[in-house]
Amino acid sequence: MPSLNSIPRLEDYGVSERYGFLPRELPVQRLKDDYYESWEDVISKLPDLLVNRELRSEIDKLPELKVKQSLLDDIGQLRRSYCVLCFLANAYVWGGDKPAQVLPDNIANPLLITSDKLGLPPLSTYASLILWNFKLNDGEAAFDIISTQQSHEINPDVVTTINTFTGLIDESWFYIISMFYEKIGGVCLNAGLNLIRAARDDSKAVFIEQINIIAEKVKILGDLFSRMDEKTNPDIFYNVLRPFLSGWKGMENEGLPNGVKYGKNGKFYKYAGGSNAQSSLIQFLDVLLDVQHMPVGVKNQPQPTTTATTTKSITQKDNKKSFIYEMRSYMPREHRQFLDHVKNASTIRSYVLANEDDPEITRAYDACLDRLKEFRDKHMKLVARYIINPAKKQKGTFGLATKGTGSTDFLPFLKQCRDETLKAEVNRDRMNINK
Ligand code: HEM
Ligand SMILES: N[C@@H](CC(=O)c1ccccc1NC=O)C(=O)O
Repeated sequence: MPSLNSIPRLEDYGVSERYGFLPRELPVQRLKDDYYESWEDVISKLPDLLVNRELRSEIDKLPELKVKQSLLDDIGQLRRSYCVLCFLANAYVWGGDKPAQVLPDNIANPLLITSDKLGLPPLSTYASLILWNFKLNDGEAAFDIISTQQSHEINPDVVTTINTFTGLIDESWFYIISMFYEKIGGVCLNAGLNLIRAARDDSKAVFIEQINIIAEKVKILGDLFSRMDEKTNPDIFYNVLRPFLSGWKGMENEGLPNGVKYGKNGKFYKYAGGSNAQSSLIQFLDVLLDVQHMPVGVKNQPQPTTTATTTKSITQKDNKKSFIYEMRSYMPREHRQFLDHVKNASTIRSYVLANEDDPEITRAYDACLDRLKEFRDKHMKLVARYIINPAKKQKGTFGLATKGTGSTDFLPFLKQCRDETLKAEVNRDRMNINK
């Protein structure tokens, strides 16, 4: 275990500048051991089975397969089996007139084993839907160009998804756009570590150069939201796809009062559904720049304005109760550990505060936070377009209108996330804008 005060090395956590939090080796598209053929058969027919309402009976017929040691020992195969079982689990629960309260043993048991090994919860997550669910059409070279492009230049045709619930381009596109965030953001990982190093070495020029690189990428990420519209129709997203992305936490009024039972004689669990809040990239930026997220309704303490941190213990305790923090347990274990390490290693905010009389440093830091705040503003517009508007048309049905798939009451939550980003700015703080 590396010392948490050292600067983390990307390769220790399975992440890279080239791919960010996407895997360095491309995702496995089909389990190679024929023993698992029946799983792959069902998932290859998933959209049809769901439309014809045959999915549950098909899954009920599956044999109960063992999780072989060979599966646990091969990370690519292990991730693929997790992805397959997650698709089957969400499809089983949400693929009928009423949600199923019990997952059959033949998927519950292997899912519990594989998810545990990966440090992930046993249902569809950002990892199973986005990080480990893509294939490249033209090889890695075409894919690499993306890191150097502006958002309008990016050609998403270089990527396809491996699996979907619906078989619709609207769904693939939704996942592909997200995975581009991860690809573009990869550059931020290296720049972020350089930034930590620059703060420690007190090298102003490198600090400003690296924080500007991050700010520029965050701007590109903000602009990328507008491309969702090209192939993902808001009504299709809301009415056809989104129900499958839901989890089983906060679903008491949707027919899952106790969550979902894993196996005939298993236990009930409540887990939140898939959400981009589970993306390690955006949380990495928050941790790096020291944006503090509180539970909804809890007002942020003013950020410490000196390097002495008497308020830190209070805010850290509250931080850990926030939804954003909770979502870390929905990330692959290595990525969660990486964020912990970055949190311990980063002295970026202290460096900026120690240089509060240097406008070049404070402005560069605040400008980066401005980009992140604008990113969150643009995201909220997308939420209005893809959830609030279609929900208005459907009033009264399904009751999910104001709940995110992650089970948050999302409007106050997202507004608070955005406001907390601004609160980290040092010049605002000094001008008492936040108080
Ligand atoms: C149609 C597309 C999208 C919709 C409807 C949507 C909706 C939501 C909702 C409702 C939440 C609140 C948490 C929850 O309960 O799930 C959320 C959180 C979040 N979403 Fe999205 N989202 C979309 C696309 C994206 C994309 C492409 C990104 C790219 C990074 C993204 C990034 C985030 C982040 C980082 C959070 C956590 C809150 C924050 O850090 O500000 N979302 N999203
Ligand atoms: N939280 C969103 C869903 C969402 O953002 C999401 C869910 C699963 C996988 C990725 C997601 N974000 C994607 O772009 C919603 O409530 O509709």
